[in-house]
Amino acid sequence: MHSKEQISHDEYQKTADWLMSQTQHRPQVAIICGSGLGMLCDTLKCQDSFAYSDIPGFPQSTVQGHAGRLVFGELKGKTCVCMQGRFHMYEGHSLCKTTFPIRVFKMMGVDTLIVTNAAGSLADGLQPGDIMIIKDHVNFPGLVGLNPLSGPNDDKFGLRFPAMSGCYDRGLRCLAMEIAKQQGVAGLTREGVYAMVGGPNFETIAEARLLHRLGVDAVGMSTAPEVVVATHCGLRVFGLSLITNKVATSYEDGESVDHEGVLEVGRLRSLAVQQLVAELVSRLEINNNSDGAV
Ligand SMILES: O=P(O)(O)O[C@@H]1C[C@H](O)[C@@H](CO)O1
Ligand code: HPA
Repeated sequence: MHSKEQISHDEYQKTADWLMSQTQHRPQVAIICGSGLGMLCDTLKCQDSFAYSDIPGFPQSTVQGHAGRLVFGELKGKTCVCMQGRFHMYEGHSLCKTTFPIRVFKMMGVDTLIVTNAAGSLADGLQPGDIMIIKDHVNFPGLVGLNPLSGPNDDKFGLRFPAMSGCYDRGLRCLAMEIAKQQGVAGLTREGVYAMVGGPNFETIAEARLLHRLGVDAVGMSTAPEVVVATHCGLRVFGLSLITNKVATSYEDGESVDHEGVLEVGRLRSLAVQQLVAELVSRLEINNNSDGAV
């Protein structure tokens, strides 16, 4: 089901053209809100917003805590487009569909993608409520061939064999750590490796132990396909995980996780995430050659 569907260049273009005909905003930055982090959109000024169901070609959000709205607006002097709700593989979307908005954003002239997610911690130094700046990822579905870039390559977007070794921009990671210090949240913020699993079930103890042994710091069910597609088409990427729970790695400790708890931590820590993202956006240097031509 997942890798067969292909989306043509024209289909991405039609959606980009439709959006550009409906809003005067020409976004430089795209932000994807993770579970419980939809309020990141609330900080945008002069908003134009669209329900996903009204946007030609857009998939629909089905997950609680993912409102299903695309919001355009100004944030600290930059024009942004914000996804209040993302698409996950476990919802039954093909990976092309889960990443559909990324190429649309590229065509609209976006230069930088900021991805956020909720994730479970496997690292001793990461507690619920902490912010993990994503240094790298392990794309488990991708390792077994579930990759949004599978199928014929669209050379207008990028190379057949794109490098992923620097997909989380080093300069932006350093800047985010500096901002965290200035905002007094350095103690709650550290870099780490995110792993994407398919979901929708949370991990078994044995799976959690495996991930821990492999050097994974936090685990979630999204993000990697978006980052792969963004990197393929030349977007600069910054990612962060809000740690919403500890992943149980012992049969004795009785840790358990549910989606409501994930959303609750999102609500509690939304302000800190919002402030970090807003300051990062304000200090971004945008490459003005990004005219959306692909
Ligand atoms: O969209 P994200 O990755 O933030 O959502 C996480 C993973 C699952 O979709 C959900 C589990 O609570 O939160
Ligand atoms: O523990 C988790 N596992 C997978 N995805 C998640 N999203 C939030 N927490 C988790």
